[in-house]
Amino acid sequence: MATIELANLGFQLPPLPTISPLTPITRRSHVQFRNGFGPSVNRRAASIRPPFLRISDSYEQIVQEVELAVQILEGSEGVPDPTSSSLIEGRWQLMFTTRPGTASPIQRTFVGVDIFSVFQEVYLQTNDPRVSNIVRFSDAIGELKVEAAASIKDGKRILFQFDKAAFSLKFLPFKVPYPVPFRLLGDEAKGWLDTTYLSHSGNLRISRGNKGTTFVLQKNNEPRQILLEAISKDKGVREAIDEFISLNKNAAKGEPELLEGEWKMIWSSQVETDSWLENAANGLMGMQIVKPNGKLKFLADMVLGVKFSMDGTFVKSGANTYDVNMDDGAILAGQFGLPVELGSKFKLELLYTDGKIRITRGYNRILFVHIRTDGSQQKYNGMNEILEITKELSFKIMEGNQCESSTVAENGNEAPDAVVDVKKRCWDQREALPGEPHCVICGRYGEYICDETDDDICSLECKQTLLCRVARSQAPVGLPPSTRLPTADECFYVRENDEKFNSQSLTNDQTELLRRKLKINVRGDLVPAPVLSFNSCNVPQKLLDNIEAAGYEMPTPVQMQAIPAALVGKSLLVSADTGSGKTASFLVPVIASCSNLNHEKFSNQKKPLSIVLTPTRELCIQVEEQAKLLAKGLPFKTALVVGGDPMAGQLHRINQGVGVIIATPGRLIDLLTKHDIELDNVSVLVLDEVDLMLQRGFHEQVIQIFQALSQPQVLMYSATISKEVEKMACSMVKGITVVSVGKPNKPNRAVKQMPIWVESKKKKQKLFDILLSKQHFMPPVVIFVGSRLGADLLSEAVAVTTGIKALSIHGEKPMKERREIIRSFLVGEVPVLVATGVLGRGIDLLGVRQVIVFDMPISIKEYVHQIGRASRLGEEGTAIVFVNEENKKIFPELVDILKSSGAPIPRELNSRYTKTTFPLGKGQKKRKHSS
Ligand SMILES: Nc1ncnc2c1ncn2[C@@H]1O[C@H](COP(=O)(O)OP(=O)(O)OP(=O)(O)O)[C@@H](O)[C@H]1O
Repeated sequence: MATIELANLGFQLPPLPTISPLTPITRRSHVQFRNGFGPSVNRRAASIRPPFLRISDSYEQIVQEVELAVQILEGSEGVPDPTSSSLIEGRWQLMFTTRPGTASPIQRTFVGVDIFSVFQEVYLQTNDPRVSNIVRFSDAIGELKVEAAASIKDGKRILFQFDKAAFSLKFLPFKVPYPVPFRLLGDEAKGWLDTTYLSHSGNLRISRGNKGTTFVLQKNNEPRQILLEAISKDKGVREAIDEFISLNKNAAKGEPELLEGEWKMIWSSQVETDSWLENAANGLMGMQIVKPNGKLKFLADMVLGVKFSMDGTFVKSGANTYDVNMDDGAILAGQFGLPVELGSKFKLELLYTDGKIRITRGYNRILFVHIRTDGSQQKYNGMNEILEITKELSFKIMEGNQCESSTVAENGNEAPDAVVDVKKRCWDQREALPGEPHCVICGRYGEYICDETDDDICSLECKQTLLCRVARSQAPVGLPPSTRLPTADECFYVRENDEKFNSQSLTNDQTELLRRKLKINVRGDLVPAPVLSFNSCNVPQKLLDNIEAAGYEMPTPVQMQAIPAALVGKSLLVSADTGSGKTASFLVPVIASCSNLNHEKFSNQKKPLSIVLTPTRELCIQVEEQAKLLAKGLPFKTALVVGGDPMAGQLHRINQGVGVIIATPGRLIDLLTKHDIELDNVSVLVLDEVDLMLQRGFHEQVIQIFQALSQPQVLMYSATISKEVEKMACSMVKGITVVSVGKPNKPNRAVKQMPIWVESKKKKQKLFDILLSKQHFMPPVVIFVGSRLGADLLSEAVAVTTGIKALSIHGEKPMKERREIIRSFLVGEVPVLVATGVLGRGIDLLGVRQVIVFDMPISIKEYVHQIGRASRLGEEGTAIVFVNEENKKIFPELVDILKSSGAPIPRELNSRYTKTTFPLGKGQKKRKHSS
């Protein structure tokens, strides 16, 4: 049984007699969050608490993260004089505490013990100001309260002296004094506590005590927390739901919508019935997956490896009601499915929803609480976590910068704090009504006028952004500012005149932590820190506007690191998952560079300034489209140089003067050898899909182009970069910086791989079965095959046998036809596209969530790229993969990849793979992947 000492916040009392808790205590991991929830709810709640308070990380990581967050919060603008604010009053719950050197009593005693919660009550605005520390054992037992008389020293310090302690035990009608000789303790009973941050919402407080301890405290009044706590205790849930809904009603805008994603049920008002299947069919267990186009899936684990699934549809029938019809049930075991005759029709009432929690009234008027488990949020599916981390950090840092920079900006005339009643954050402002002024930055109600610009703005936050933009637009376009922009809003990265990197806002530790969090690995000298917003990059304002217009709210991890590194002129070798935004991560620096060069020195010369090489025409077309979008309104053009289009037109465009040439190597060499094109101004060369570009077939052409340039900056990208490719890249370009995001050469985690063992002659029938299955066919679908003829034949067979419209695409078809095929596929006219490798790499097929690998490619790298078409920006997708004896050359790598992704491995593949790894005969090399 554990020994409990009386503990206090910021003040350590000598050891007191021990008490024995009535409930046995199991000491768990050394995690210091005390929030009164059980472990399972803690896990659930982790997804809704600030990311730096996640509890799944290791203890050291958590401590580091919290310390970083504490540092950031302390540097940001909290309530000015916390001790005089009414926001400090009330009962605070201790979430985290540290003490340098010896662990504090709280750490020693209460860490990891679920049944205790530690609180601090602060009541300063009374005749008898007091600060009390409370240890609550449980609702059933009661609490121990140690009280101190308090006085305020200044805006943040509280002086206190403990004077009484007592137990309030639930089973006794009176308080039991706890005998502490406070008088005799003298100075030991005194202490002080500084509040170094108090949030404007009055919900979060950081205090530091006289013994060097840091405390993170939270007011336990957040309705979401109250609801989760009620669910964890299964007590008062209905009341908590009612309160939660009524509190959120006022804040809700418009009609709630059933949001796409995976929703896990954490509470329902009805206990399950005896029938397992009935429970699952009525959504009383497991997950609900809300898909696009009104599709709904219930999924529940039955026993190990066996699942129950039920598919159906939902149709909106009222402001917040849906008609749900679940009619397609099956029991799934691996690749096998056993249909189940079940049906369930009901009205679903959506009582509350946001991106993380949902309350509904469903079948039989049962109340449900679901939480989102896929971490996806409409647009940024799968990237949610990263975005939350970075948003949170960037906002906190921004808040810190804001104080500092605004004061500088205004030359000490008027500190921002002097402006009373101005909303601080943009999202505190309401939407503008018709006819009302709009904020020029965010479009919300433009309640204030910015004195410096006379523009309408909604808040201090937007004012800051506005001033930053104005400062930038007044600087010569694209030229690096000679000093740090005084009004930089989120400027972590500012380019100095001498082009040396200088990261102002992030310390080395913070940079390292951020990289670790975002799984960014960097090798190279003086590599700039990642940026957390596009605004932090010193690129032309027009480019920033275009990025915003493209809907890129925040950079993806690869963009965060590669863009600043490329902007300081580093040559890069970058690997990151398929669909992770690599294209923009090279286009942004390319466009910034063209814009600068065009402005600075080459405005009168009609010579290209940069070249982007990609292996296929389709990819070139796509990259050029994106380049055009991002370079809109900037003073240079792009040229597409690919086979299949007339060369004369391409030459004409180049001769008119272009900033970026986007080309396939073959056609560019053709053009260069036949015509006189001066490449001496080309300062950036991009090799997209670099591993392929440095392979036989392309390698010579690429080197030829590279040698025609005068020491350009080289940016090389792929989702698959092997050691050999890295070696080649390093020998080609000296001093290259290597950046990798996530695990190199592995498939995107968001793609669920479903390998199926199918003999070659049965593949077609299997494909038709899938396409005809309501459950498995998820159009639009790309089917990858190994040959051009195969693509044509299979697309015809699909159309004839299944009646589903299908087209084929491959390198033999004319360019015009290829463009038209992709268009009709992307607009949804044709749900099935059978493709060769031309669509395997780089192509951004938005909306495609399913890929079928009909013919396994000969290299595992191509496989990684092909299945990557099923997911963009981490949105979930599936890849059904046909595999058989013919693919034995890649069995080891395939098994390796399937294993590391947690995908099932077909029995036949497993047994054959194992067979090949038994001790080998003389002269044969041992396989690397023996199991
Ligand atoms: N910061 C961002 N915010 C939102 N969307 C983005 C952002 N960056 C890129 N995108 C979008 O994400 C999608 C995938 O990006 P992209 O095609 O560049 O991925 P990729 O890493 O090059 O993939 P692949 O390896 O398959 O070529 C595109 O639709 C792109 O427009």
